[in-house]
Amino acid sequence: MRLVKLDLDHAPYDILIARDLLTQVQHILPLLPQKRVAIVTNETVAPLYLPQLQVALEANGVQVQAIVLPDGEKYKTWETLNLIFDGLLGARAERKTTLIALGGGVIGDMTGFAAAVYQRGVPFIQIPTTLLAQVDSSVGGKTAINHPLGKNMIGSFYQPKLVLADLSTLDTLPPREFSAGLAEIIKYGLIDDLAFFEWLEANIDVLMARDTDALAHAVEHSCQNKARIVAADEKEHGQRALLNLGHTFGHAIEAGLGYGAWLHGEAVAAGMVLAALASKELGQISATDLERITALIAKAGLPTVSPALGAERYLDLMAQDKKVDAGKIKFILMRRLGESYIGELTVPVIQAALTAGCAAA
Ligand SMILES: NC(=O)c1ccc[n+]([C@@H]2O[C@H](COP(=O)([O-])OP(=O)(O)OC[C@H]3O[C@@H](n4cnc5c(N)ncnc54)[C@H](O)[C@@H]3O)[C@@H](O)[C@H]2O)c1
Ligand SMILES: O=C(O)C(=O)C[C@@H](O)[C@H](O)[C@H](O)COP(=O)(O)O
Ligand SMILES: [Zn+2]
Repeated sequence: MRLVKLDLDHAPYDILIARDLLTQVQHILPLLPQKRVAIVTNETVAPLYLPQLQVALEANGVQVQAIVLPDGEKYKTWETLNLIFDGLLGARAERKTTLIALGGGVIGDMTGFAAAVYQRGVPFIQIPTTLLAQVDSSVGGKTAINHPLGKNMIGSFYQPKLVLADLSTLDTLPPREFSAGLAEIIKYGLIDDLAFFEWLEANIDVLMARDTDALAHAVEHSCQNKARIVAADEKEHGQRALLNLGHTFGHAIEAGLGYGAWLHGEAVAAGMVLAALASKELGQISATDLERITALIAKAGLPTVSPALGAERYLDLMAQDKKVDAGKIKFILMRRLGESYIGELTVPVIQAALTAGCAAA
């Protein structure tokens, strides 16, 4: 088993990574303040993984309530969040009841938000079952729901007590969802880890074949990078915003097309290409660097061309970004391959990147 620690002063926690972790409830039991949990999952994941977890917990005397939500980014809403509260209140869940998020990033983000506000805060545990959730969303405590006007606009920072990343759950993940997870993995290389980017270039084929060792390394290394950045800036006062590479454009794509049309990872992938194009426009990365970034993203089965929403619509959607400060949109840009920074772009540079990076209208 691989162990990554998130060293937050007020709430350190472990990220455990291995195959067949789901039923190893000995990692969960000592963290429960009361032998009672509510597992929040969805209609796709429940038949695959809920019974094993539930049986293992109940065999250890834990009272288990399951809350099964509809599946999809379009359900990451206030209404669905309320279904969690309906379930918890209906079963008289208490302050010491632990919420367990069993699923991808949508379930993790919504369960974390529910845990942050139910009775003003109850413990929660992340059991991520998508690659994207294992390498990114289950770690770091960002929780949220979407608003029609903007992605993840309503939420809180609220840390889990534990992350259990069972690599065997990835066996059932559809290829498109697997690729979506690779987008966030590639992101870590581009933020500040050229060696990891180069490792990904060399290993993308074995990763796509879901080789166990390569996958375990990619998940562990991604979690180490994310844990390092989050530990230094939990509430995103500064450098944590680097984890938003590709997201300023990407969130505009998700909201602009309607949540769920493109997967989050797909939008981030195309958004990273737009960020690279803007960085090249500024003379900071070369045509060869741009080609390497685009080639890796394409080999990971991800889109490199963004949808033609029109520059005005992109600008309008990006004006809602959470990084906007005094009306100015902040972007994560590339100083060179494997080194990113938080900066601003002029409208002509944004337009040039969109012209080069979007499909013809
Ligand atoms: N909090 C954060 O730091 C953070 C980071 C990155 C992304 N996110 C959020 O995460 C969400 C995207 O997460 P995602 O990519 O996991 O999408 P998702 O949660 O929608 O899961 C993708 C699909 O895979 C299914 N699924 C889950 N596990 C499965 C399995 N093991 N086998 C088969 N199917 C399975 C789901 O039911 C869903 O249909 C977005 O809402 C994004 O904003 C949050
Ligand atoms: O953890 C972070 O910080 C991230 O930015 C990770 C992103 O991959 C994730 O999609 C996050 O939800 C985006 O953050 P947001 O604050 O722009 O919603
Ligand atoms: Zn993301």
